[in-house]
Order: sequence, then C-alpha cells, then structure tokens
Amino acid sequence: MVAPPPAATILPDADAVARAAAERLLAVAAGTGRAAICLSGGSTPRRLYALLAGPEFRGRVPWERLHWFFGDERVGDGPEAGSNRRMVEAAFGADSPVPAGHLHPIPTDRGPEAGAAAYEAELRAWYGADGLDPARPLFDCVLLGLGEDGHTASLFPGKPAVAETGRWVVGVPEAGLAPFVPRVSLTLPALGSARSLLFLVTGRGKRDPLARLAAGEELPAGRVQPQGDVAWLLDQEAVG
Ligand SMILES: O=C(O)[C@H](O)[C@@H](O)[C@H](O)[C@H](O)COP(=O)(O)O
Repeated sequence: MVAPPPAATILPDADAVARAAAERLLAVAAGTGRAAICLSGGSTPRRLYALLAGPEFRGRVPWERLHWFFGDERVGDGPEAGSNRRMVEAAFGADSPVPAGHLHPIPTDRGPEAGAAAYEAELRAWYGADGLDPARPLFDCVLLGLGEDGHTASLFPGKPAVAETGRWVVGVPEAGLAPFVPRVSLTLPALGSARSLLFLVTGRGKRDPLARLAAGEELPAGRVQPQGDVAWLLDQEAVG
C-alpha cells in the first residue's frame, strides 16, 4: 500500500472521488459574487465535470456565478491533440449549463508562447492586478491531477516551466509525453493562488508517483503551494 499524501481522503472508486470533489467544489463556490474555478485536464476529472452538469448536481451549482478556467491545454489541431477544452465541453454536454462567456479556454490558435501570453493577459485582467496577492487568491478552487511521472498541469519534471516564478502562464514546447504536442500551462505561483486546491488521483498507474511523493521526491505535483487548503482525493486503486 502506498502512503497517501497528507490531507488525503481515500475513497472506494473513481465515482466516489468525483462525487466528493463535486461536494467540495460546491462548498468552495458557496457564497455570493463571482467565483473562479481552474479546471484540470486529462481523463480523471471528466467524471466530475459530467457529474456537475448531470441531474444530481446541475441544480445545486451556481452556474451564473462561476467562471471556469484551465490549468493547461494542449496546442494542436485535430482530436489527437487531446484538447482539454474539448474534453470539458463534451463532459458538460451539448446542453451545457455554463453561461456564455463563463468558460475561458486557453488560446490554441497561435502557438504555445503566444497562447500563454494571451491567457496570462486574460488572467491578469480577471484578477485586476499584475501581482498575485497572497491575501487574495486568483482562484477559488484549483483542480489538479497527477501524472505517472509526477507532473501536474503541464509542469513536467526537470523542465523549465516548473521553475518559472515570474510568469503566470508559460508555453511548454517540449511536453514530454503523449500526445507529443506543445502545451500551455499555468505556473506554480498561479496554480498555488487558490483558496482551495483539490487533487483528483485515481487508478493503479498513480501508485508510483504517489510513492515517490511519499518518499519526499520533489515532483512538480508536490510543489504546488496553495495559499488556502489542499486536499487529495484518491481512490483505493491508486493506493492499493
Ligand atoms: O492536460 C493534462 O494532461 C492534465 O492537466 C494533466 O496534468 C493531468 O492532470 C495528468 O496528466 C493526469 O492525467 P489523467 O487524469 O488522464 O491520469
């Protein structure tokens, strides 16, 4: 059995992880005024997004107040690029409850660096300042996954993007794994500017990175320092 990270909740299966994440997201989004959610890509969170838009949660989500941003994106045309935007839009469904203008995709029509610069400008405009204030997080909730190599968002071990501390969004021309397309990723400071950080980790393939994190290895997923609270939602398969 893998020693789970601190602040980990182990749930029976991926559906239970998605349901627990939905409840936590609703709790974070409660209140008044607009709230910013930063979405994770990959396959794990698809269940969560479909659950939120589905009959069980749809009526409980304050869609008019929520704005949905992306932690990273793959830059490339065609289905092989594995667009996170397409994954999210498919999960929210053809009758998506997200109001127009509330989904903020990362531009993928101009290459990773220009896309990163454009998205950083959008985030700064949303935030209303050029510097991140620890007392005023950029996001209400940041959702993240864990790659089998310990990456999160598109911050891959040993790559320059992990060490970036001045910019909020960077291009990642050399994404190290399939689909081998360039990417755009939020940086550690931007991902950490969160009232609440939620890792969703499911499946046997995550036992190795979890064990490496537990052994103290400095992997990108372990370097996100949230200003608020952090929770890891794991399924039993991920810990054995
Ligand atoms: O765009 C991406 O690929 C994600 O942002 C990435 O960081 C993901 O969270 C991990 O690779 C885990 O992916 P799975 O959920 O598919 O295991």
